[in-house]
Amino acid sequence: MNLAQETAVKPTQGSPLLAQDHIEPDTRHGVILYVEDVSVSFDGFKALNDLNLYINDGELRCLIGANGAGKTTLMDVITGKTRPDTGRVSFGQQVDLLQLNESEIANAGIGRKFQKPTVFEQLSVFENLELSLAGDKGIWTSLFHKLSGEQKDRIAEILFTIGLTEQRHLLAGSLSHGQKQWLEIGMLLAAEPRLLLVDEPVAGMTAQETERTAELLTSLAGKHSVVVVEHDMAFVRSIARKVTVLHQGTVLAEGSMNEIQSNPDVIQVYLGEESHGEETGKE
Ligand SMILES: Nc1ncnc2c1ncn2[C@@H]1O[C@H](COP(=O)(O)OP(=O)(O)OP(=O)(O)O)[C@@H](O)[C@H]1O
Repeated sequence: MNLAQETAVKPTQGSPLLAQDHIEPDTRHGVILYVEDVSVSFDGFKALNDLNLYINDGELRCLIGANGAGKTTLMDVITGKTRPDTGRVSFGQQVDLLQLNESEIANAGIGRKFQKPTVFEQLSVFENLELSLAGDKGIWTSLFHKLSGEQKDRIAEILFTIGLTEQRHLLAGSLSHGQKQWLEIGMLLAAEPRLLLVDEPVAGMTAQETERTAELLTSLAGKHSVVVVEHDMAFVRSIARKVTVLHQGTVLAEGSMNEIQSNPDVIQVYLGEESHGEETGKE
């Protein structure tokens, strides 16, 4: 049975949802994202197969699964890049994400961080955040209009959160890989997303950067809901309260890291491949 109500709100045609619309997802049942009975086929191959996933408001969830399990396809469905053949995807109880396009979904409060950092290398850390605050207004408007005190405070707050206050005047291009990843997370935070989807945040990071990223993501939970797709099992163990294991496009298991690691199905199809190591062997 679907947990979400059947009264999903669909935007009326001709009145697209804009950034300033500030959709407030209805999370009275404690759930911010409902993915129900979702299937996606590519040329007859089911990348997602009747998948059900519920993300609680404010939780930090890790999503793991072997290559091809469907993790990226699931993120693509949530963010509107891929339309499912069947199923329901809802932001809170009422916002039907399948009725929105990618930018409307972003504006509704769902931010996505891809694996590779995409910061503006020729601009300073501060300017990158300034641009993100401006949203759709464009680069020239945002760089030449005077920031309000409130906006400056917001940037200072984000710089503190991502640990780049001292680097705020450095060119983004001169940052380390880890610092660029944090800056991009900060750029997403500027839009004040309720739900953040983060794809392999620690790939290519040093041990110290990985540790700092764990602190950053755990500090974001509560105010934001965070879904992290990650192959690094040591990292997952360090941040996860609840882990969802995908296999062949469906949820194989869900629970604490300890529960997942002792689940025979998981051991067989995923962790078992290298149950003696920390890494999953992602190429
Ligand atoms: N556009 C597409 N056309 C055809 N097949 C696709 C397409 N996108 C994904 N697939 C297939 O769907 C399955 C799920 O892919 P997906 O990228 O979602 O897995 P994943 O769990 O993200 O894997 P990885 O960890 O390697 O990124 C794979 O078998 C993949 O080859």
